[in-house]
Amino acid sequence: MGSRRHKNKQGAPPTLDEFQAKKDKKLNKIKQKSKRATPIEDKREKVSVKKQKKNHKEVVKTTESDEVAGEEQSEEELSKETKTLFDDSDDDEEANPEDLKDEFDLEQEYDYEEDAEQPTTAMFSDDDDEGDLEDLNAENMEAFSKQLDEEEAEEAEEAERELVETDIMQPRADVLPSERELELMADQPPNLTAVRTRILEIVKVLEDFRNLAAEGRSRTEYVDRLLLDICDYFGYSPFLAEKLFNLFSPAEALEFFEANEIARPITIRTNTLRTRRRDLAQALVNKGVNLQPIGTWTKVGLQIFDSQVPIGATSEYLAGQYILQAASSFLPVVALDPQLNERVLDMAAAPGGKTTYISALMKNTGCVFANDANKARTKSLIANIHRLGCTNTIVCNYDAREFPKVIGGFDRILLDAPCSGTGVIGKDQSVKVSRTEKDFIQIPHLQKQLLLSAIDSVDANSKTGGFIVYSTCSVAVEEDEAVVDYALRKRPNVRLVDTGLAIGKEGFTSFRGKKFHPSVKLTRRYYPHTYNVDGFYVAKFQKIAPSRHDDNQASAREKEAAARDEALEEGIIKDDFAEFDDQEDKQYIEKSKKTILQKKGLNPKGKK
Ligand SMILES: C[S@@+](CC[C@H](N)C(=O)[O-])C[C@H]1O[C@@H](n2cnc3c(N)ncnc32)[C@H](O)[C@@H]1O
Repeated sequence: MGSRRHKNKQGAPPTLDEFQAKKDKKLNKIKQKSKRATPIEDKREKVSVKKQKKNHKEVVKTTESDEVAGEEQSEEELSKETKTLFDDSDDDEEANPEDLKDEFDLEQEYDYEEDAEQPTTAMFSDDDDEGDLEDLNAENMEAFSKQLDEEEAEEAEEAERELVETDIMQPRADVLPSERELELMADQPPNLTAVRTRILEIVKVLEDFRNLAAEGRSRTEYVDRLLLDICDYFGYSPFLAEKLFNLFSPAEALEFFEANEIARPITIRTNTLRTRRRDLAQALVNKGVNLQPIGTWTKVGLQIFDSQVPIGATSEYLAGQYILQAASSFLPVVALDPQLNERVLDMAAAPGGKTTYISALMKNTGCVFANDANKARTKSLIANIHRLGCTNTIVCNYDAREFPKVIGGFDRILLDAPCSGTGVIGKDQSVKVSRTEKDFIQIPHLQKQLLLSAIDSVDANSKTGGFIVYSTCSVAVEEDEAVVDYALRKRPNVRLVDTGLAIGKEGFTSFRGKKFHPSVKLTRRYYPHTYNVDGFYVAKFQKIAPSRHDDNQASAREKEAAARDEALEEGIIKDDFAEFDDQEDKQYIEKSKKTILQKKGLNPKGKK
């Protein structure tokens, strides 16, 4: 657990010395390789290290993106990078170099001697590594690093090949418990250490079933045991364990379950209506806060490592200079990309993390409607809007399915939908057991209705926009791709467009036999084990023509009829649902009118 915690922290970019030491170590390893035959245990270790590396590749890519960038870039690119790392906006005035002379002065950390004489091309030969090291400089570093990585990969592959060959020749022990063992296990509380070992072993078998499975055992037997062990070890309900397991390969599923055991790092978003990130960072550092930029994909996010002051009660916090916000929460707003002077609707806005970001990106121009169906939650929404100084915002309290009847014609709409929360288990462990099959029917149903309503509320003729962003903090396909695919089928006047997000995995275009529209690939998935952010999903639509169902296009009756047809089609209501009999209704209406007048002491017959 400790090592994973460490992995979840973003490290500072390496100094040249650190970088070189790392490369020296790699080089020595390669040299030693030719001098000794690799014993089998050693190979096992290498193979598992290689596998771990492969599994964590994405984490390394993102959580250490600055490091990798630092390693792989030329000196010139590096200095550019360090200059832009804390750039809060494209049109920021030039920073005074003195302002940056703190621990965020990455230029200082990367500061190394120039050697303009060095050739820029790769200059390595297999037989003279020492000489190569001496000649290491910023220009050839990338090629050198690449060569070493290739050699290391080759070495690990060779070790794996040999290991597989050896395993094939040796009889394999069955990692699944025997019937006798199962009987014994049934009477005792689970031995978690043994369960964990078995989880790792089963995953290994499933990853290379042909070579590692015991004779006569089926894949299903291994999967079933693994799911039981996951429930015992991590505390999931069998239903949810299976649902989440099915999203990944067995090894990646394990990574996901493990990542859910820890909360994501604390992150804050700079409120650019009040300050700049570099000023905020400086102020917080002066108070004993240890922080770093979240990553190159955001110019406003800061990750907090530790702090001597409560982050939710500093004077900067009270002055609205930042908001505590999960990094994944920035993504839908970045995808929405609101423009100055637009009319934007945040359909499910409380407590306002995204609303206030939208407002900041619009520099308090135009108008942001911040709606939430839950009146109690609008209190925190209003409080955040005030604290962060958003003056272009109107708060409303409707069931968002009523839009666009309430108001339509928006340039952009964000639907950060209510969801099952399977992406935020690290934060809310109760999700592991509280979610049932019913949730994955009812919640997607609401999400579909909300999304259609969002589509119908956007102005297809908007000069600057016409976009809808749909997001959830769930990784369940029913709440993500399936909802998006439904909307594409029901509203042919929208299409999916690129989210514009620099990170994220492609949405599924098929899942367990279900095929989705090929463009669903444009949507983006986020997982705690790959990007060290909460599990999240983002899709961006563009409305290319008015909907048949837009309020200004169809009368209320037509709309109701269309909604009814849809509900019938989806099996939400039955065809034999009672029709209204207007004649019969008339009698009751008249009777009720009479009663009301009598109660008021008036004569019903005397009133026309
Ligand atoms: C995921 S949260 C929104 C978080 C918010 N966007 C933020 O960034 O702070 C989902 C919200 O949807 C609201 N909600 C649920 N059903 C709704 C509906 N039918 N119409 C509008 N809002 C709804 C909930 O009250 C909840 O505040």
